[in-house]
Amino acid sequence: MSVTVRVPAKVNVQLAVGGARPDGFHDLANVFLAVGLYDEITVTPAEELSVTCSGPDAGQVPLDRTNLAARAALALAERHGLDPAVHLHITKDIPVAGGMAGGSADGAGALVACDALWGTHASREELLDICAELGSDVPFSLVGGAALGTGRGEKLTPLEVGGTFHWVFATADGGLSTPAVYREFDRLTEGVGIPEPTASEELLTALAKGDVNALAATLSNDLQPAALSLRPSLADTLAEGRAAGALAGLVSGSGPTTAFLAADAESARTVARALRESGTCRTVRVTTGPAAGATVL
Ligand SMILES: C[C@](O)(CO)[C@H](O)COP(=O)(O)OP(=O)(O)OC[C@H]1O[C@@H](n2ccc(N)nc2=O)[C@H](O)[C@@H]1O
Ligand SMILES: Nc1ncnc2c1ncn2[C@@H]1O[C@H](COP(=O)(O)OP(=O)(O)OP(=O)(O)O)[C@@H](O)[C@H]1O
Repeated sequence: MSVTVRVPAKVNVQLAVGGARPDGFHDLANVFLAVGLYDEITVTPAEELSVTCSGPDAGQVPLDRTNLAARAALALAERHGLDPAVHLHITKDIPVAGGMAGGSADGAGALVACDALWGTHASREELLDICAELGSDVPFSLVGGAALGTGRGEKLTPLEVGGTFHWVFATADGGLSTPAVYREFDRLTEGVGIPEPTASEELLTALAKGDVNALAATLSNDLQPAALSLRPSLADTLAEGRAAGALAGLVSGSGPTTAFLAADAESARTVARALRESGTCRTVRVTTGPAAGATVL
């Protein structure tokens, strides 16, 4: 018997970052939108805990106990006094170290899959607690849709979305380390007063109305200057996507994936073609959001 769970990637439509906290994290106003690129996690009873991964980026995924899927299985087993003897297989389609919460998706997916396999019937609250222990983005991977994340991003308030948005994602060669991007944010903002991070009312209204033009006008990412500082070539990708008719382009989370919001499906295809031909990125994906959170298949 095995259980497979499908989990979406995310883009941050707003990422407002506050000053560094004493614990090293940053307070955020993080408006997450789940998008239709998915990893699948299959859990099967086995002699001992093991992880395998398939997909184009599989070689970059750790297969030891640092893998977020393995850490999720261990955390649930420990809380319920169970033996975490399972095989976890990750079918990876979300870019690795791309700022789209791929590892977080695998953590949330493994948790839901193990809960179903073991019949632990953990409450939603317990699952969200374990997710928050695993990482700041992991609770959102579980819930999907759209949500405002406060604290370090783990305290979620679901958001209404009044339509479907068309997105183009351009991946870059090599990843960016999330801690390194936050450190660069600290360096670039040293000596500058950083306001309390707050969600933009205009952006929340645009999401609720499904108004793509208003959303494009309000997209923002405070980590973008840091990601561009560490990877200046991303500016070329952003320029190409905008020139091809994207309503807006920004770095996704900590990068280096860039995200482009298009007026409709046809415009998204045009932007994708131009990005592919530009030679400024590695791969190009077209998809929509919002997408459902972790789902047992
Ligand atoms: C950039 C985002 O993807 C936007 O959604 C997230 O803020 C990152 O979330 P994540 O990858 O789940 O991050 P975690 O695994 O919790 O933390 C990794 C590292 O990122 C930095 N970090 C993360 C979240 C946060 N609010 N402040 C931080 O400074 C810290 O250096 C931390 O040690
Ligand atoms: N299941 C996993 N899949 C991918 N990376 C993992 C996984 N578990 C642990 N990692 C480690 O986490 C690092 C970041 O990978 P991930 O794909 O989660 O980045 P990301 O999408 O930039 O994350 P985020 O958007 O949450 O900051 C990888 O370089 C890898 O070492």
